[in-house]
Amino acid sequence: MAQYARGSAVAVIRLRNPPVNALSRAVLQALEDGLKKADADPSVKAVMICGENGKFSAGADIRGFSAPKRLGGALGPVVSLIESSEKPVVAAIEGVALGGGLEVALGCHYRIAHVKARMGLPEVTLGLLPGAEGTQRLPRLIGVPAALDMITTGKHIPATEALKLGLVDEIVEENTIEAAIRLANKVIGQPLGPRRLSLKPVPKVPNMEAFLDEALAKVKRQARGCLAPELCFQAVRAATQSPFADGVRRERELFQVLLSSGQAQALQYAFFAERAVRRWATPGGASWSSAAPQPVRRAAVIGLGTMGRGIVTSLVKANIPLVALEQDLENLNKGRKAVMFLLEREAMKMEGGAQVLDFHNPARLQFTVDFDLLRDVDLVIEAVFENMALKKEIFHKLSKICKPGALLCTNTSALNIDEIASATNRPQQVIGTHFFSPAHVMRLLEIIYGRHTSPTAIATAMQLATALKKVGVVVGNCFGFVGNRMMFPYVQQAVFLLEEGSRPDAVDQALEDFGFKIGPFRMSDLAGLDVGWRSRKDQGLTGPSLPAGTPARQRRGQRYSPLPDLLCEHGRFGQKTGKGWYLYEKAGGRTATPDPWLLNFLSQYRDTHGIQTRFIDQEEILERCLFSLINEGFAILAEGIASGPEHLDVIYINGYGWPKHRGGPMFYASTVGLPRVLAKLQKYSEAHPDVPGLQPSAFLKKLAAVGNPPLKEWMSYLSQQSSKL
Ligand SMILES: CCCCCCCCCCCCC[C@H](O)CC(=O)SCCNC(=O)CCNC(=O)[C@H](O)C(C)(C)COP(=O)(O)OP(=O)(O)OC[C@H]1O[C@@H](n2cnc3c(N)ncnc32)[C@H](O)[C@@H]1OP(=O)(O)O
Repeated sequence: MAQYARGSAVAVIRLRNPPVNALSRAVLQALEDGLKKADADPSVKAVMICGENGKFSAGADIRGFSAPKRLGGALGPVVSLIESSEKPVVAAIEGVALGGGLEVALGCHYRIAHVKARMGLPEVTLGLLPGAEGTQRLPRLIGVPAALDMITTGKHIPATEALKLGLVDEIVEENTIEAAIRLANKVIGQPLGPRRLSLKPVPKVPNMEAFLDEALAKVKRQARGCLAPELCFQAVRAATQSPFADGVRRERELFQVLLSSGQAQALQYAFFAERAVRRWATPGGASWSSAAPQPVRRAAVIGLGTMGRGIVTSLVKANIPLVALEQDLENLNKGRKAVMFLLEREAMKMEGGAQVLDFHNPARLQFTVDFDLLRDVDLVIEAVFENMALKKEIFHKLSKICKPGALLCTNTSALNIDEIASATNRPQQVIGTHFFSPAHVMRLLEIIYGRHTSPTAIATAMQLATALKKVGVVVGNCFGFVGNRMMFPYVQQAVFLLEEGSRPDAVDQALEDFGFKIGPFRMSDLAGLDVGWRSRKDQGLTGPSLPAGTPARQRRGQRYSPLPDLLCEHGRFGQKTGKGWYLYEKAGGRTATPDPWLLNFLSQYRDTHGIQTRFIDQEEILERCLFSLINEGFAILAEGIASGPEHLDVIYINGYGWPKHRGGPMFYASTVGLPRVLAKLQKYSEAHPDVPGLQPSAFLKKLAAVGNPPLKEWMSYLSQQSSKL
């Protein structure tokens, strides 16, 4: 709703729709009614629009876009109505003015913002464009370059920047509403023509066409298959080429194209999925609604390798004082130097820099080799390398040294949390926190509860994720948890495809064309092939513990490809050695080129094992890699390792480079249609009966059999049939 009130000469219209004053049909109707009332009342000389509870508005109600009766074109005409008012209208922007919220403010004749307010047109991040005339008004107000930047990236800008750009007329540190009413009183009677943005010309840029061509090339480069940025660009370009009314018509056409695109649906699903996973629950009944987190006043990180360095940097950026511990002085000094380098770089990106982060202050960041300094910390994150014996030794030590309430976190990508917890006297306080590399950049934090982990421990880890500005996703304990467990069959298929006749660059290209930031072989070269090799040796799949006489391409009765092991035996660990699945310009180089040696090696390998080389098309590459990953996702859901498909999708978007405009693997499966995914898996599984990852999961079969229900209903079928799985 919007509340109308009349003070002296200034009528106040307050947008009201908690929690963010989203513009629903009801809000828009009330806004329109308020404007008409103010217009009709001769004692009203000016109007002020603000939002309830210190927030102007987060824009159109996103849920309305999928409702049968959409928000439609209702917002644009209301913005025009504001602008055409004969009485001055002032927007008082507090909190946020985003999307349609900012478009309402652009219709106003004056804008005044609180210094802490943020503004933006983030529609592009939802697969849309500003559809209430924002693409036409913003360039007229702040110029084409700044408007294009805001509209095609969707970034939120602080009030101080908005003032510099001319987006707002004034910023205030105190009461924005009072300041806006003062301004409204002051401008009564002044001519409104110059304040109506639709009447202004778009400011000229020298050589506009060349500028736009360059901007378009940049937008295309960054969009990676996502439609909205380019259509946002086209709408702004229309503002430079046509009168306002024609530009608005073009904006509406383009908005309609995006609204009905699958990408907008996927991106809006991703928006709500990210929020849904905050409401975590475990099969044991613990949940976000009843568990309270413990405060974390001081933390510790053990191990200053690649992961530890990123985690320390993340904690410092979150303003959490901490102790960073290494096993000896040599590693400590190496780690300290690397952390300082990262922190200096991060500080340069921030306003206030090193002073704000204060990382030279030992009270905030202390480096040590002395375990005793961990006595008082509230939370420890162990980030040593993936070795169960080592981790257990550390956790045993921690349970003796740390204070009773301290939370003990292990940064592991696959190891059993219960086994690690068994080395302590407080398994209820042990939890997995799987960071992704580089840990100070990647948004995902997979939070793994063990059999004994307490609800408080989960709530505290989730709170930590928020403090670190990460997306925490709570999952159960199994080998590889959710992310890596789904990744195993995907990578396995990629390698099998090489055995059968494909090439690393063909597989990578297919998956990068699908939208992945990086294909599996380039990724494996980047991460280092030796990491997986060590793990496979630990699992007895290769190396000296492999029983003599084991068939080369079979393990435990299943198909196995020794190709990655053979590459490691040839010293090909990826980028770090200058060769892996690709050839690099030097050890540590980053430019991958197909390697004739490898192609020859693959051909000899196929001859040795009597494999007939065949051409494998893009469709087969995509289906075998993606559907096997999705199939594992269904198995994970059936086992209760994750409480919904949204969890898997949020993990894949934020940790594994899954293209967000495809909504995550499970959402993607729902768009392909579960019967089709099932049929393809059945086909491939018949062709490769020794690959369990291709055998359709019982849950997928069930969902296909009951008629392919929408994703939000999937979990309800699980409770009805879990006993039969
Ligand atoms: C028939 C068709 C004809 C076509 C004709 C063409 C003309 C069509 C004209 C259409 C008009 C278009 C108008 C406009 O251009 C489009 C838009 O405005 S799209 C929306 C743009 N806004 C955003 O993207 C902002 C999204 N929100 C946020 O970024 C954040 O929520 C926040 C505002 C920064 C606040 O962040 P937090 O404090 O962290 O809080 P949460 O994120 O947890 O949010 C709290 C709660 O609110 C829900 N929510 C937030 N924003 C919206 C929203 N815009 N609509 C609905 N709900 C919203 C959020 O989901 C949380 O709830 P929960 O999910 O936890 O229940």
